[in-house]
Amino acid sequence: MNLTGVGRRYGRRRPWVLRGVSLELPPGVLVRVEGGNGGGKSTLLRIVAGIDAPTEGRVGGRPKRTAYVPERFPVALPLTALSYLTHLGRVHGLGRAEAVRRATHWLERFGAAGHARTPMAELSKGTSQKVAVAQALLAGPELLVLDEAWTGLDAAARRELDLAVAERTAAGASVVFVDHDPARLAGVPDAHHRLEGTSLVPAASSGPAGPRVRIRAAAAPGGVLPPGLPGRPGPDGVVVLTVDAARSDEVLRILLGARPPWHVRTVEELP
Ligand SMILES: Nc1ncnc2c1ncn2[C@@H]1O[C@H](COP(=O)(O)OP(=O)(O)OP(=O)(O)O)[C@@H](O)[C@H]1O
Repeated sequence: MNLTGVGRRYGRRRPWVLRGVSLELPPGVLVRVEGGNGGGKSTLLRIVAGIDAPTEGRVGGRPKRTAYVPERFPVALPLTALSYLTHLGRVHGLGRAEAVRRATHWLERFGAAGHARTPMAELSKGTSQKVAVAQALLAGPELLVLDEAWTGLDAAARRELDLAVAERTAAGASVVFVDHDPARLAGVPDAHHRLEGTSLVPAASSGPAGPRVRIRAAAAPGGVLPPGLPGRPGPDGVVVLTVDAARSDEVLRILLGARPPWHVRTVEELP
């Protein structure tokens, strides 16, 4: 999807928050957006997610399955965590049994299965954030927009969200995120942008390039390379992937978790 010449102001006499913002979000790409406090990051993410419309400019090609984790998640809902997630799954077009299965799966992955039957209004801030993230991942979105989604999660859930992001991009989804921690997913994003004034400009990626890892893997018969991985198998079915070391565990899990799984032949840290 793409934004072209997007501007947003909250009222005709109010100042522009965004102006002339253009952004490309190709499939399988992870994009980080940075900016100062009140710089318009949430405004931009709401427009990308389709929760808000631009005052001027165009948004094109937004995929049908779009999911958004807002900075502040509404918790005062008269539903349990599981019934809320199941309801959302139904809204996304899933059958009831499948919606329950996926809701349970994501609650388990984020370590919140024990709260499946807790009313949303009684959830702790951290557990409510796990539900916020679960609702976004539930339907396998083709566009995932994360506004400070890691905030409030415990360390295990933060790792699980890192992995879920890698899985989504590997499945061909576009993922856009804002996070106050400059180390979040360090080395993983394909693009960094920074809001300066009302403009979106390319940002230098955080810090110098880190170590790289070369992974050689061979396809099982009938195996295809999961989408989003940076390589193409040769005629012998072997693929060589050079990735940031910070991303190598995720790439290995994606290769080993593919159906059929890939055979990892060598993993080598590059000088
Ligand atoms: N619904 C709204 N109505 C009026 N003004 C708004 C609205 N949402 C945001 N703003 C204003 O737009 C500007 C940008 O806000 P926004 O929340 O997008 O920035 P941000 O970079 O996400 O901020 P933070 O770092 O504090 O999360 C701010 O001046 C804010 O007050």
